[in-house]
Amino acid sequence: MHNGKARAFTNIALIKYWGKKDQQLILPMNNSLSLTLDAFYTETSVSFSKDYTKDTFYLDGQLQDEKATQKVRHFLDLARNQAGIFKYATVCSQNFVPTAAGLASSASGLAALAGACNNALKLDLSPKELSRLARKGSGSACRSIYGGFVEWEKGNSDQTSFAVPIASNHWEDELAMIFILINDKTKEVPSRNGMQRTVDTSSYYDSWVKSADLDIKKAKDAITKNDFHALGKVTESNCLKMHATTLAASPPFTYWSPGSLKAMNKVQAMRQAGQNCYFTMDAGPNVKVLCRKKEVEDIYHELQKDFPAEQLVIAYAGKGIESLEM
Ligand SMILES: O=C(O)C[C@@](O)(CF)CCOP(=O)(O)OP(=O)(O)O
Repeated sequence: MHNGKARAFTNIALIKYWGKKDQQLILPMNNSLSLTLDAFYTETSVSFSKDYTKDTFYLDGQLQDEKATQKVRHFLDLARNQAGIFKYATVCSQNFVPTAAGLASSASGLAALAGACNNALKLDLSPKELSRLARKGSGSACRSIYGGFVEWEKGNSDQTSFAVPIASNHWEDELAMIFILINDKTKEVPSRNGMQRTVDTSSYYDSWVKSADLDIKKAKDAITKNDFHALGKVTESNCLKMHATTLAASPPFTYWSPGSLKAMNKVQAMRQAGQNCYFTMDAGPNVKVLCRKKEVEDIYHELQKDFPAEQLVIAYAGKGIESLEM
């Protein structure tokens, strides 16, 4: 029996990963840049044993069906190949999110699984190699290996595509992110499907890739200068451009719901009224508000005029992956 356990925190992209150059290896079209947070994380344990007759996956104590186990099984195959073993495994993941609002991102889940397999199979991977392995489970997971600001270098092969921490002199500790949980969306297009449809059909896609490469430079420059407004501006602009690509896909789709628009308009109105806040969104209706830690209370209270407290979650910069005792 090989056992291992790890904890990994979710990360929110400020410059988005949105489209693969290689679907099998999960190589992205452009670099992305994220902030690892402290409020949401996944703890995953894995046991490989010759006595198991198939891979099983429990999420928050619930046995998952075939479909929900797909990404996990694919990842276990990668780990088994890397270790040269052929034993089935039992995976138990626990998502720690302040609310069950479907916030559990695949990023923290697959990163924690990568860490657990690294420990269980004694792969002894460096952070860079662990990031590469996590990437093949889910692209954004490769960024959760590190805390703080992280850049996923797109590279051009399995060997050259991995995340690296961005030197920031701990400026991330002065920032905060308030999640506005919007649950009025019916079935969403999963990020994997959404980005593939966009790559394949969106007439805006090529200009997205070009502008994302420029945005990465702007974001890294803002981090170097600790320039909050420059970081906020490029974050909000990059998010809007990413979501614009989905409207030009065929068939078109959007992750925005009425609640999302209400939240985005609120943040822009707050900024016009002099509050320092910017938003970003991912493959879902939730809106994330980037602000400074010293102003988070004021911004939280202003948001409370339009959104109930149970829909608001404050997060701060988080740490990289941690190994845990079984
Ligand atoms: O996180 C970001 O950069 C932006 C997104 O969250 C969406 F807005 C993409 C996440 O994609 P992911 O779930 O990693 O896809 P996979 O590689 O197909 O598993």
